[in-house]
Amino acid sequence: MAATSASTFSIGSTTSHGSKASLHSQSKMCGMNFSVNPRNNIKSFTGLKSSFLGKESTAALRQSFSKKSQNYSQTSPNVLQIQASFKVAILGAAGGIGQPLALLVKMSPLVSDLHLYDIANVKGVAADLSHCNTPSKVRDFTGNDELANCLKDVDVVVIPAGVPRKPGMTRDDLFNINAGIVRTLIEAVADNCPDAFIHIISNPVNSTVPIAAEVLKQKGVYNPKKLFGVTTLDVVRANTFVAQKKNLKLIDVDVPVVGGHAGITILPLLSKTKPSVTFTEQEVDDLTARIQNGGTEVVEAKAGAGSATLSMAYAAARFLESSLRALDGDSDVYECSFVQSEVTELPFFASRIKLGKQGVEAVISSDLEGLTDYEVKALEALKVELKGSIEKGVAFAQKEKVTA
Ligand SMILES: NC(=O)C1=CN([C@@H]2O[C@H](COP(=O)(O)OP(=O)(O)OC[C@H]3O[C@@H](n4cnc5c(N)ncnc54)[C@H](O)[C@@H]3O)[C@@H](O)[C@H]2O)C=CC1
Ligand SMILES: O=C([O-])CC(=O)C(=O)O
Repeated sequence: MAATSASTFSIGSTTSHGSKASLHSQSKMCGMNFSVNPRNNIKSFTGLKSSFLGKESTAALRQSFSKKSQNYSQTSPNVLQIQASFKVAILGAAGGIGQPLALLVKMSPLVSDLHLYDIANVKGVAADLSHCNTPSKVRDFTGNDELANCLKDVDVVVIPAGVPRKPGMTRDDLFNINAGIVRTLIEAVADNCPDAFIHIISNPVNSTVPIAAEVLKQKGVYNPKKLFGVTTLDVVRANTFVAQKKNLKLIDVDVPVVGGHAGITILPLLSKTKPSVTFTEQEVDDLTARIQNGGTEVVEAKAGAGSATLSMAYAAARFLESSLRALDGDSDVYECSFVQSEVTELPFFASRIKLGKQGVEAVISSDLEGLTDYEVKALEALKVELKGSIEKGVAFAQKEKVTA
C-alpha cells in the first residue's frame, strides 16, 4: 500500500531516511545539509521520503547515504547545484508564511526561478533572499499591475495570501476577506499560467479550494488534477504528536490525515499509522483532539500575533518539493491533500494522493476501508460540516461570476 511521505528538514540535521524508490541521503554543503536521491540524483531540501518501508530500508538507506554523500562531495564541494529548472511563484510572499517559505524554496535545487508577489513589502524580502548563494533567481512583483508578469510560465503557484486568525476566531471567520483575495489571485492564475499546479494555503481551505475550482471553471481552464488544498501541516502535526506520545522515532512515523482542514473536519486515521501502533481509547481521543486543534494551539500561543507560520512554511515546502519531484518524473510521490475527489459523496476531500507529472494520478481510497468505529463516526460527523464549507465556497464564486 502506498504511504504518505514522512519528512525531516535537513538544515542542521544529521538524520536521513528514504524509501526504495526514493532513497534520500544527506550531503553537507555550506554548513547546511541537503539530501541526495541516489536513484535520479535529485538533491532534496526537506529530506523527504516518499513511502514508508520500515527499519530495514532505513538501514539500507544509511549505508547508501554515506557512499552517495562522498560521491556528491567530490563532484560538488561547496555549492548547491541546480537539479531541475522549475519556476515557482509565491503569492503573499511578504507574509508570516510567505517569507520562511520563500527561504526554503530558495534552498531547493529543483527551482531555477522564484517569483515573489505581494501587495506590499516584497521588494525587501526579495533583495534579502537574493543574496543567498543558491542558484535560483529571485524576482519581486508588487501589486495587481505586476501579477501577470509574476505568473508567466510558472510551473507551481503557492498561495498563502490572506489574513490569519486571532484567538477566538474560527478559520471560517476569515472567509469574508480571504474568499475575495483567493478569487482575484486565481483569476490571474487562470489568465497567465493555467497549466500550473496550484497550492492553496489561504484559509478556510475547505472553502477557498472550491472557490478556486469554480473560478477556473468560469475561465474554462479547470484541471482538477492540478488544484490542491495544502493540508500537509495536519500530517506533519499528526506524525510529530504520535511519535512523541508513543516514543517512536519521528522519521518512521506516518499518519494519514483525511477530510478537510478545520476543526473536526481534520481526521487523523490513527488506525492506519505506520509503523503499526496500538492506542488506548483515551490516547485516540487525546491525539485526535490535539491534531484537530493544532492550529488553535499556535493561534493562542501567539496571542494575537497570527497563526502557524514556521511549521506551515515547512509543510508547504514539503508539499512543493513533492510536487516538483513528481513534475520531474519521480513515480513514487504520495501526499495527503484536499482535492476534487470521489472517495466520498463530497466533491472535495483530503486524502492520500499519488502525484505525477500531470498532477493527481490517483486518489488512494483504500485508507478509508477498515476504519475503527471511532473513525467511522468521526468521518460521518465531519462530512456534514465539510459539505457546508464546500457549498459556501461554491455559492460565493457563483454569485459573482468572473469573465472568461
Ligand atoms: N493551510 C494551512 O494549513 C494553513 C493556512 N494558513 C493561512 O495562510 C494565510 C496566511 O497566513 P500568514 O502568512 O500567517 O498571514 P500574514 O498576514 O502574515 O501574511 C499574508 C500576506 O498576504 C498578503 N496579501 C494580502 N492580500 C493579498 C493579495 N490580494 N494578494 C497578494 N498578497 C496579499 C499580505 O500583504 C501578507 O503579506 C492565512 O489565511 C492563514 O489562515 C495558516 C497556517 C496553516
Ligand atoms: O489555525 C489556523 O488558523 C492556521 C491553520 O490553518 C493551521 O495552523 O492549521
